[in-house]
Amino acid sequence: MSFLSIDRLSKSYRKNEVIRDLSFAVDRGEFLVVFGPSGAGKTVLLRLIAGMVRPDRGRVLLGGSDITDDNPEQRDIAMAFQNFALYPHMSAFDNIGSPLRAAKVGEAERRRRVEEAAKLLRIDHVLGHLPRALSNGQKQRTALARSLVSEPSLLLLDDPLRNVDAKVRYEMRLELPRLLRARDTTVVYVTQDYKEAMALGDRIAVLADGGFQQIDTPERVYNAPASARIARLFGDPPINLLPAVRSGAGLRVASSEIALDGAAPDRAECTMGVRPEDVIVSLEQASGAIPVEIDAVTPLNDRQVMLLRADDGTEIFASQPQGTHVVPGGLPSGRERPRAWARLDVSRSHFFETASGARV
Ligand SMILES: Nc1ncnc2c1ncn2[C@@H]1O[C@H](COP(=O)(O)OP(=O)(O)OP(=O)(O)O)[C@@H](O)[C@H]1O
Repeated sequence: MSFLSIDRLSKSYRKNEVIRDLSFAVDRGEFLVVFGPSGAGKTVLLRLIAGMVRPDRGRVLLGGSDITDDNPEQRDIAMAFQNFALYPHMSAFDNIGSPLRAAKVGEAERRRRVEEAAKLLRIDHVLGHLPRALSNGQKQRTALARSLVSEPSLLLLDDPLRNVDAKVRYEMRLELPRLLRARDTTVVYVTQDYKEAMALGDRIAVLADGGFQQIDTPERVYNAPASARIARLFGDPPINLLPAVRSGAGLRVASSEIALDGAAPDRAECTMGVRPEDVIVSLEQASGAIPVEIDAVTPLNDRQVMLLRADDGTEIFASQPQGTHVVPGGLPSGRERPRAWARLDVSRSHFFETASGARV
């Protein structure tokens, strides 16, 4: 049964309709990630759920009760903000423990919970420091720890790892879900980072244009994006979106003929989406491959990312795993660009309507 239900919620600021007729439900213990570009309304949505902002229309239900008209403090919800909001005169320890103090939790239990959260978030060595002596990443983790200790039934987290360095962020991505699952906490987690969304979410809700464009498992959002726009938000380098025209039994893409093995879109024109890892580059000519020049090569972890340019100017990104690098030492110096052939893996491609971008 759903624990948090949002029913036809709308919120405008002047003429700017930030959230439009939005409905969704989150199960108890579920980790829902709200992902979307900057300005999409992610923070406004969390504030609506927390009760810090009142909706123009619609309802918020928690555990079956309508809490739309409840004040924030009446709701069993904790929220960690992007901009930390710590008490400046209190140590990190007291900041983290403040909700427990307010709830009259005894000192020994308070210390236990604060230390547990601080250890998990790797700030146990700075518990005695005032906020001004903490780095931004430590402030952010202090605010996160404060939201964790009160063990609310619903936790709203607004991009809590934004200022955290890469190593700690990586560790948090692994450990946060484990911790929260152990407590059966229901989480709505906002991020602009698609990798974080994929690592943390049981489901990802993609917010854009006032509404959710897709709510699905990370695997489905990546492998079956509902639109070209969503496909482009997930992946680095981003998916190639190539205009395609039906030509006989195949497709014409970047002025070349590509054979279709069954996965044919039933329209004369569409946009073909091919992820860089599904572009196979070879220095040998191959039938059905697009002749290209290799314009740029850059390493990305153990992969090699290439920017290819077809004869008609179409740019295509390719990403090859280690061991299959086409130009192992990078590009030769000088203006000469190596000729190569790019084969698009049609069986793994996505097709979208040209005008609307909707998946076909
Ligand atoms: N109090 C307010 N008054 C007027 N406009 C507001 C207010 N709060 C938010 N907005 C507008 O609502 C829109 C969405 O803002 P919001 O902060 O929710 O975006 P976001 O998706 O969280 O972005 P980011 O990822 O950059 O934090 C923006 O256009 C913003 O200017």
